Amino acid sequence: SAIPYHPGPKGWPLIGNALDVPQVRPSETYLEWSRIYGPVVHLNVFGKSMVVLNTAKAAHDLLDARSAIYSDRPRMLMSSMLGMEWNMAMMPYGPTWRKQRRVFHKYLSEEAIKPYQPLQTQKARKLLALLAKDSKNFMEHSRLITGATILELVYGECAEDPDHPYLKNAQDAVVSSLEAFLPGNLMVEFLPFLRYMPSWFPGTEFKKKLPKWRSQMIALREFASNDVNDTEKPSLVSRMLEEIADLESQECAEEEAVAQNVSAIMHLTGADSTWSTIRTFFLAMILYPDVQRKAQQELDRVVGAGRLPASPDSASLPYIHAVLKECIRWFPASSLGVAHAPSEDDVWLVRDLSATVLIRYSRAILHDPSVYPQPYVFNPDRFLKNGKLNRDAPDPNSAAVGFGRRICPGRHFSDAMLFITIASILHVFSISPTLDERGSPVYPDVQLDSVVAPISSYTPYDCIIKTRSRVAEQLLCEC
Ligand code: HEM
Repeated sequence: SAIPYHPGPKGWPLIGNALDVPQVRPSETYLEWSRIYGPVVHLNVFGKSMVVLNTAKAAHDLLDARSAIYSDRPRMLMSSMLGMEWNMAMMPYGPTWRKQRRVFHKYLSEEAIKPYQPLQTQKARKLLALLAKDSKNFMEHSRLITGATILELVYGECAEDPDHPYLKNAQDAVVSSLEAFLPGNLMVEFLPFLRYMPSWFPGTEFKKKLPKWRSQMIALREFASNDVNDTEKPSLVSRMLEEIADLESQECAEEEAVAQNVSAIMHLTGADSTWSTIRTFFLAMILYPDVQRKAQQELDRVVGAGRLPASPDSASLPYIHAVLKECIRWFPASSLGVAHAPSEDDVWLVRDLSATVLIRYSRAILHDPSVYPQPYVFNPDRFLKNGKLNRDAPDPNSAAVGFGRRICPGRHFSDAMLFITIASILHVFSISPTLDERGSPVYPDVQLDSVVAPISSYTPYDCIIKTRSRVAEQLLCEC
């Protein structure tokens, strides 16, 4: 191209930056590049252009302000190889995507999720009961609860057991799709001929995993189709089906397929993304006891000792909201997100962005010291002013859940779930580090940059979870 690209690491002839694209701990490398090359870093992998957007301004200028151009997704071979063309999150921008997106909006908009709050509260209380019985497995319990909530909402299916086949399959499918769709992860996306090479050939490791990945994705949709026929249970699927029941047969069949696809995507995307933020919450409470104390003081003042928090308390608990915002900012669940692509050639800041894969790197955006001073410190006060949520403070949600027309459509649901879960746990329990044999606290050694997948993952750690008081113990009878 006669128009230059944005700056980036110098590559090699033919392969470009293929050897530079990080396979392990991508966050570390992307952060280093953002320091050297600035807000927009260009990479060339076997002749294909990728840019990494490292500031809120760059992401906003392209993905929000020019969303008419940058709302497409890069075409990924994995979509067809896994039979996942029905997956809205990876779908090209166009009428099929728009149809699914409308259904998402109808059932998960800020207004639409209000009737689901009793279910979310009930599940948050179920989590309290599980923590009271067996606090050691707090990670597993919180994963079960986030999965069970979305499962019950979408299919009306009640899961009590972490080995419930619907839950297990969705969890496995999330892990697989993160590996399959992580931007820059699989060489076959840059060198399509690799799919025809024998499995000993370098770069074909994905082939061994394909059969397992494919069967997980098929099962995900089959569960949905089984339930699509079962309109007895109150659920989003049954509501969707009721609403199309009067359509002519062809249109009805089309809408039924949309309901099947949308419900499977809700099931796939809705659980572990939310769970990831709950894990961050536990970590922050272990490391920042003052924050925990302040949050509990607010709960004692507003909710009082005699009952558990409920959704209507939300407006009176600004500190709890600030804790949630800080969890989202401090350790973003989806560091690299889902790549965007331009649907037409474009030049931005006199640099060519035609046919370029765009990755918005939320970790750099949310740890930008010019926007969030002392970014590695967990400090909910950065979102407050005079004891209220500061509407002028930069909202981490904008970077954490995406930009423009592809912004996460499940964000209102997960925000409400996270709010009631965090408030309920803090109201009843105190969370502290475990103690070694000499009685000294053992702080988890969790590196904030050990992000290996779009959903942040980190090594398991322990903590002590105890009821705060006798009164709090009695509240558990309500769970
Ligand atoms: C804390 C929880 C969550 C986080 C951090 C999160 C994050 C994200 C991010 C970063 C994207 C990519 C946005 C972009 O391309 O710019 C996304 C897309 C998406 N999310 Fe979420 N999400 C969460 C919860 C949920 C829930 C609860 C659901 C569904 C019930 C959901 C469904 C989706 C779907 C379907 C897309 C694709 C949208 C499209 O391509 O048009 N997410 N999410």
